[in-house]
Amino acid sequence: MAHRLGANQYGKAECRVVRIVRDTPRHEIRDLNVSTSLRGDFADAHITGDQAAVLPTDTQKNTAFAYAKLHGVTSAEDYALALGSRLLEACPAADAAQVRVEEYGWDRIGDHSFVRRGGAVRTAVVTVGHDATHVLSGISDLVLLNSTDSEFKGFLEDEFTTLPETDDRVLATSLVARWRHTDADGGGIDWNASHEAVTATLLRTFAGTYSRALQEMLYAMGSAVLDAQPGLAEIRFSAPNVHHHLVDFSGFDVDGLSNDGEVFVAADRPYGLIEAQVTRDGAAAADEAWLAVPGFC
Ligand SMILES: O=c1[nH]c(=O)c2[nH]c(=O)[nH]c2[nH]1
Repeated sequence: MAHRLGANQYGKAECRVVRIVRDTPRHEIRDLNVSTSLRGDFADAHITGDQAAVLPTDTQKNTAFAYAKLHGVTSAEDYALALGSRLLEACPAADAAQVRVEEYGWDRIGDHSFVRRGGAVRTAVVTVGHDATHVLSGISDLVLLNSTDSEFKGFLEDEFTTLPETDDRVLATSLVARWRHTDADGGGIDWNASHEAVTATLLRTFAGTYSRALQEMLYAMGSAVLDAQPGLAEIRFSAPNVHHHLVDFSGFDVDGLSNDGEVFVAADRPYGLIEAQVTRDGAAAADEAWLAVPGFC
C-alpha cells in the first residue's frame, strides 16, 4: 500500500553571498548566509520521480547570487523579499518561497578594508620559570577583508595547476597572532595599552598594504608590529586564506548581467593556511615560551 507523503520543502542551504559595492573607491560590503526553501505541490518529485515541477536547488543558489547584483542588498529583508518573490514566480508548483538570511556585520578600517564585527578574542600565555618568565599576548578570530589591492600571480605551475592568475581579488583571513614580550618580568608594561597598540598596527597595516599574497601581508604586518613595539621579540601568525570566489554569471541568460568583482561566494573549506613567524633581528629565541601552544608552525 502506498504511504502518504507529508510535509516537504526543499531548497539550497547556506549560500555564502558576499556583495561588494565598488562604484567608488570607498567600497561597501554586505555578507550574507542565505538559505532558500520552496513549498507546494512537489508530490510527483517524491512519489513518481517526475522532476518537471522542481526548480533545482542549484538554480535557487544561482538566483541568490544573481539577485545580490540584480536587486542589490540594501538590507537582509529587502533582498530576501526580492529573492523570495522571484523564486515563487519561477516555480509555478510552489505555494511559498522562504528565504532565511544571516548577516555578518563588518566595521570599516579603510576604503576597501573591513574587520568583522564582534568576533576577536584576546589571548595570553604566560610561562613562569625559575630563570625566566615569558608572556605571549595574542588575538584570534580577527576576521579581516580587503575587497581590492590584492593579487596572486606569477606562481609555480605544473600539470595540476588550474588556478587562474589574478591581479584583483578579495583577500580575507581569520587571523590568529601571538607576540612575545622581551622583558616580561621587568615590570612596567601596560598590557592593555600594548595589546591595543599591536591590534591597531595589525589593522592599520592590513588596510594599508597592497599584497601580492597573504604571505607578503603577514610579513608586512609582523614587521610593522616589531617596528612600532620595541619591547617585542617576535610575532607569529596562523592565517587561513578564506577564499572568496568570483561568481561566474556568464552562463546566466540575463542581458547585461556582469560580475566585475561585485559578487563572491565565501568558501569555508578547503582553505589555504598561511603561517609565518617574524622575529626581531638579534632577539634571543625562547622556545619554552611556545611549548604546547598549538596552532603555529
Ligand atoms: O595569498 C595566497 N598565497 C598562496 O600561497 C596561495 N595559493 C593559492 O592557491 N592561493 C593563494 N593565495
